[in-house]
Amino acid sequence: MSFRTQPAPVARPNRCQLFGPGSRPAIFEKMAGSAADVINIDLEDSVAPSDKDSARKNVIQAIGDVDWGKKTLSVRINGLDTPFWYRDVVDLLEQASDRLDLIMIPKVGCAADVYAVDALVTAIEAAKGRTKRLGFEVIIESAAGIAHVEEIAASSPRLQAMSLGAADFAASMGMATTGIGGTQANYYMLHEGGKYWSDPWHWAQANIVAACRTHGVLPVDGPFGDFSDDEGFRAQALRSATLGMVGKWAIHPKQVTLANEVFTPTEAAVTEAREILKAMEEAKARGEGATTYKGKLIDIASIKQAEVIVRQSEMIAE
Ligand SMILES: CC(=O)SCCNC(=O)CCNC(=O)[C@H](O)C(C)(C)COP(=O)(O)OP(=O)(O)OC[C@H]1O[C@@H](n2cnc3c(N)ncnc32)[C@H](O)[C@@H]1OP(=O)(O)O
Ligand SMILES: O=CC(=O)O
Ligand SMILES: [Mg+2]
Repeated sequence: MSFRTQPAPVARPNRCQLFGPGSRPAIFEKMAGSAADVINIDLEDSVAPSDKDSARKNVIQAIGDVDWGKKTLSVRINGLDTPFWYRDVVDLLEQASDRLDLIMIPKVGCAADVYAVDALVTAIEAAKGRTKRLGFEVIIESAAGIAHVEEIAASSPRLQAMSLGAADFAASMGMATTGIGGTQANYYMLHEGGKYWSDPWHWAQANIVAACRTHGVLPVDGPFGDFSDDEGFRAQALRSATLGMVGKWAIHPKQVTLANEVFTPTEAAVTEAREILKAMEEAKARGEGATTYKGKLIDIASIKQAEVIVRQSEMIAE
């Protein structure tokens, strides 16, 4: 480990973030009643420009009126390249109840984007005497965002989570697809006449995970557009979990169960992790740093791997 130790991210479950348009207040209670850990009410791309003002009002009212239980409650504001974002921030901070936990900043391209929002939020919190400090989450969904991902991850102590937004990311990168996440038909390798599909999102995800883990931010996989394709969602989510992401967005309620399943460690995985920890305790008592478990090498690094799984399961059980 470097002399600079890796900071821990905020300790809260983030297996599924359920999105819904702020212009559709009829679904707010349904979102609150879902099994998602995080609720994201959207003021950005799922809300038409003509509905921005009314959606903002709906959201401000719902933050105080709806019983959101123990969920993390987040509102996605509009991007900094629009005329809407400052009003989103000002009205949310001046008018919404302090039940609001986070705002999500979309299309972040550099650390200064987060700095600008932080400055505005900090001023309003002080002016209004808001004692609950608002947290941030950001979406990496542009070429600039992925190019500056590490400085963005380090940009503010308010930052709790960072998502990959596959739709805008693909558009910004000029990718030849209209799909939102998942397998892309033309992204394959040929070997002896057979096609082997590769994962075009992998490198961006891995960069996000590395930046997040360096700076104590939760890495999250964004939307999977085809909500009729459960197996496709599951496959994408399993890849994300394997890479170190902690959760995934749901853009339809049927995706919540799928995300929760993938990002909740199975009983078998938790049992195995505990057994590895026990085997390493026994090895330590014998003065050994390495031993075998089920015929495979385990050593001090295995303790850290096993602890990740045990910690995840304990956090979810709380
Ligand atoms: C690329 C990005 O930026 S993604 C993030 C932004 N996008 C979004 O927020 C979009 C979120 N999703 C939605 O708006 C909707 O789910 C849609 C438009 C995709 C589909 O909506 P519908 O056509 O109403 O879906 P459907 O008919 O299958 O809904 C089934 C039930 O779930 C409810 N429902 C639909 N979407 C949601 C949601 N996001 N949250 C909670 N409940 C929902 C419906 O009200 C309906 O309830 P009912 O059975 O009581 O009548
Ligand atoms: O905002 C999300 C995206 O995929 O774009
Ligand atoms: Mg987007």
